[in-house]
Amino acid sequence: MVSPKDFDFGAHLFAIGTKVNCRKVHVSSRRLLSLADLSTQSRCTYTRFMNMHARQTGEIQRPLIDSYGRQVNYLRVSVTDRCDFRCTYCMGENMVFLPKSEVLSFEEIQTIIAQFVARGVRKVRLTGGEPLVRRDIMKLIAALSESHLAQGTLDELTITTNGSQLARHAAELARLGIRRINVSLDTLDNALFTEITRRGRLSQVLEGIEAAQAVGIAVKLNMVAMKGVNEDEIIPMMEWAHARGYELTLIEAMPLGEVALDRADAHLSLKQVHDRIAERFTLEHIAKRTGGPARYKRVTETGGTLGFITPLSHNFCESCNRVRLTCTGQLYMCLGQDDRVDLRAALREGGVEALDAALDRAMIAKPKGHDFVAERIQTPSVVRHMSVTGG
Ligand SMILES: Nc1nc2c(ncn2[C@@H]2O[C@H](COP(=O)(O)OP(=O)(O)OP(=O)(O)O)[C@@H](O)[C@H]2O)c(=O)[nH]1
Ligand SMILES: C[S@@+](CC[C@H](N)C(=O)[O-])C[C@H]1O[C@@H](n2cnc3c(N)ncnc32)[C@H](O)[C@@H]1O
Ligand code: SF4
Ligand code: SF4
Repeated sequence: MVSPKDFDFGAHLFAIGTKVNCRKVHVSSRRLLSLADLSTQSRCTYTRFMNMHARQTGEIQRPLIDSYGRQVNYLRVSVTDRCDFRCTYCMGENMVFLPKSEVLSFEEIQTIIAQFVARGVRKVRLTGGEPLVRRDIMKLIAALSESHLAQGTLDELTITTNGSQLARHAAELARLGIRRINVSLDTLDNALFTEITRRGRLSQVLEGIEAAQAVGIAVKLNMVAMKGVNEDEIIPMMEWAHARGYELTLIEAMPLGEVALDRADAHLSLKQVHDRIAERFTLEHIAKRTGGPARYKRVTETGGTLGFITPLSHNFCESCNRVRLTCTGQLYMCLGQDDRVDLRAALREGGVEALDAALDRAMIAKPKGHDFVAERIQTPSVVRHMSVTGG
């Protein structure tokens, strides 16, 4: 298979040109180190040709490669915008949810995921809103497990959940092949938990986490680090998590939605948090990667793993491998940009072939990175919540 990383652009385009009868491509440089070296126009040409060539000849695999040479192999799917919590950094208190008729059916979600898998996606994460509040969600997970995990076409099927419904689903999730899950937990203090989630019950989430661990599912906790809110709980949370065998990942709050964290003064840099933890603990860099954006450290004293997701202070977009499907079938190519491709319309109007072509368009349109700025109050064309894109 052709690797776009050290791609001989001239020779390959010549080969493509012969096969698809298009010789009009002018290539000024024969040897490229990276597609990023090319102009936007040339990168788009490259992506189109790769895809056109593959469609016509079926000779090469058709991985989803964007115009910066990054391969998309991780799909995040928001299965609902609904949630039983209203976390302050994620939603407004009076969030209005979409009518159910707007939301993709299970069949549509399965068709779209199957197409992504056919194009090389190896990891699918179901998210939301709260994925476990969607009616009959276990039926969808069972179907995906059977079609992809059992067939070896996916390496990982997993969920990110607030944990409220986890206790009753944990055993079934384990039976369906879910090996690890991410659970959001920002505090171990009852009152603060209710303040942050506005309507969650901490005990229910803790029960869910324990139930998952009891059936052999590895748990990673996600903690959004918020200045003046839970920053003093970070070290206690780490010690608590590691003592119980859970990983902990700290997330820098992102300026999305109409929430308090849009204020620059609420932003807490994880670089500072890291340095504060390093005053008391030995943090050893480890090469562990999960396919997600976190970078990990081993904490010598606790023996546990601590992840850092730092979209604002450390830009990891260079190696971005993911796209996000909303529950209404919009494919966002970047968490921090508004560009999207309507996969639902493609599928409903033109079937799988149109869906496949829409994925090609999405690869061309995938932006280089986000434009989050900590100091800026977000004023996008649409105020988008994390629950819409699934985080
Ligand atoms: N800026 C940015 N943030 C991301 C991206 N992916 C995940 N995040 C942030 O990381 C948070 C945690 O994501 P998770 O749902 O736990 O998924 P993950 O980090 O990919 O999970 P792992 O598979 O365990 O690595 C998300 O809610 C986002 O806040 C991304 O592509 N860009
Ligand atoms: C949108 S939630 C959806 C899944 C599930 N309801 C949950 O809370 O885990 C996914 C992740 O996004 C994170 N998140 C939501 N809003 C965020 C924000 N403004 N900045 C950073 N992370 C955010 C949450 O903490 C959670 O870990
Ligand atoms: S972060 Fe998750 S649990 Fe909290 S409101 Fe958003 S979707 Fe719901
Ligand atoms: S911000 Fe956008 S480009 Fe950067 S890692 Fe996230 S999804 Fe990818």
